[in-house]
Amino acid sequence: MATVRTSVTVPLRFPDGYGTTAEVLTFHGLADGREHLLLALGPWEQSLLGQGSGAGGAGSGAPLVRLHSECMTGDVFGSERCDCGPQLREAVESIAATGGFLLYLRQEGRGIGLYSKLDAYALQDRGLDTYDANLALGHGEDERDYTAAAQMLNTLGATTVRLLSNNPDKANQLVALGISIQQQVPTGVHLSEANSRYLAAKRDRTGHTLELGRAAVDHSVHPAAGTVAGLPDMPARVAALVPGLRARAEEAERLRRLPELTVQELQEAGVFRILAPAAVGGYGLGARTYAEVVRVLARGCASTAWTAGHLAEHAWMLARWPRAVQEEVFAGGQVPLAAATSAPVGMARKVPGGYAISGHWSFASGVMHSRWALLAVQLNGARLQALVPVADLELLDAWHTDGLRGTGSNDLHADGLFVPDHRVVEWALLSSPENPGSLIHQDALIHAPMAMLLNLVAPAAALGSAEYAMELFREQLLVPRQKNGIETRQADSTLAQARSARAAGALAAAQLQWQAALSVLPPEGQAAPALAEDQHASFRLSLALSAEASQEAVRLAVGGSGGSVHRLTHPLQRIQRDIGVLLNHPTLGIDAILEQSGRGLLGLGFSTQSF
Ligand SMILES: Nc1nc2c(ncn2[C@@H]2O[C@H](COP(=O)(O)OP(=O)(O)OP(=O)(O)O)[C@@H](O)[C@H]2O)c(=O)[nH]1
Ligand SMILES: [Zn+2]
Repeated sequence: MATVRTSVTVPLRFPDGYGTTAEVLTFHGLADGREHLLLALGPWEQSLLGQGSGAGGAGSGAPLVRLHSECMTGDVFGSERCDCGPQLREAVESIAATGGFLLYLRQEGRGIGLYSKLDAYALQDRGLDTYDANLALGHGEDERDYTAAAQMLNTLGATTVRLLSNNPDKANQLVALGISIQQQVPTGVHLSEANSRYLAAKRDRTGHTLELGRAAVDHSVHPAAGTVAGLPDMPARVAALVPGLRARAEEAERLRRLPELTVQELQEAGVFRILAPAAVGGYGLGARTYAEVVRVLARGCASTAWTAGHLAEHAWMLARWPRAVQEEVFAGGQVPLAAATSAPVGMARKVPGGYAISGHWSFASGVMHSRWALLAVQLNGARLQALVPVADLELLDAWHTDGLRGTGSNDLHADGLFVPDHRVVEWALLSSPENPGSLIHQDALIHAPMAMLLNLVAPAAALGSAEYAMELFREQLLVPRQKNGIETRQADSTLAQARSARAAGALAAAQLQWQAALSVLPPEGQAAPALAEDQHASFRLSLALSAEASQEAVRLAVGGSGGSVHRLTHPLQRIQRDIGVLLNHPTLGIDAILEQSGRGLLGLGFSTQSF
């Protein structure tokens, strides 16, 4: 039972000149211990007598009551992101006119607090609505509890009220707390350009009684937002980068890393954001789009496709980590660039406050552009993943290869490097559908099996490379040449025609196997349950056969193109080298895939855990 603590008279004057006088009451014994206020306004004592009469009957009925939740930005600073300021102003005048109470409830941000509300605004700027933003922060959509409000009303003897609100939850909670609602009086609609999405979300998500015009229904989404309406067409975006990637492919080989301009263009096109959840500034796109993006990039430069594919995937992986790491790496709307390697697995030792890790890791693709490294380490037989700033590691110039040279997949070395506890996570937890990030994010893909995306990168890059090779081959065949004063084309030779038909057939086979593999994946935006064994077997098999057919198409193209394509400046020889490295990646290791896929399709079960 709450009791009145103080009651003071406060004259009110609003900036527009309207004024009235309030009895401001404070209380002892409020359930949540917060400093809630009750402003008794107008002929409030008289209104208490109207509790027995019907709303439309004699007198003005029961006290008009507004439960106003604190909103510092709206109430104090006049923020236009919400309708709180105008609602407060309107409520005071309406209540003062008929008598009743304004309860000023210290439930900033629907109960999540001021800082969290501002965090939620930041997420809304990236496309989430007001409710999803709360959820993404690990809060409820609306955490308000009106027990203290009911206590205050009871203390004043206002057990029947006319409730000034559009929010059905306020009415429901009050009724459950024993307050009768004689009438629910809607507040005015204070629509502005800045709050239209907010009001539409209140109407659509929590059943607020709001009559909004078309302007509010027509959600205009921030251009970079990852909501369905605002999803960028990523394959089209990266297709625009292809000519530039072709022009710089040789430079990438020479540098043995991606040219800065390429990294910048990938950043600007949002490529690293495609998989990351919307709440951390990603686009939350699915595996199919991701696979297509890698394929299209490879039509320009296989090293770029490979690097971008992995870096985008690692950003998604970081969104599976616990909140502390996410706050660190995604701070300020950045999408982190992180190289990841598990070959070979390093060692970890527990030390106070963290771990000491040692190891020598190879194949850290994209490390030349990364701020972070995700490293596999072992502790008492358990596999862990450690997140380490690249600057803390020794970077060894080891990527001297005949293909995919631009990926700069160099080695990393650490000797007893301290990694704080929060930057180490168990691999089993990270790869589980119930990974820590899955409790934070709504995106369907967050639950996806860890290896699903990884398995797509090499075959996607191989297919895009083969498509580029076929383009080059066709041009080569059709270009007119002068021979002994006669104009001829290679395409006019029947042998060249036959070869080009075989190459086209190989490419078509690669594309069909690719489509077969993708057809196993869930549609965009839907959860990806772990695949049944036979489905997984055919997924891996189709990807591997697609890549083999891509390589065959490239082989046929190179074989029919003459000696000039072996100049280091010619893209075809590079494609041949790149695809050779791709086909040797463990995700395309054909012998193991054939064995395991055979087992899976025969119902014998996989004989390796990691297939
Ligand atoms: N978390 C969060 N809180 C918000 C946001 N916008 C406004 N708020 C808070 O929401 C509360 C305002 O809600 P109310 O004015 O009570 O509105 P309501 O619940 O929609 O109900 P009625 O106005 O009574 O129809 C205040 O605490 C604001 O700080 C937002 O985007 N996120
Ligand atoms: Zn507000």
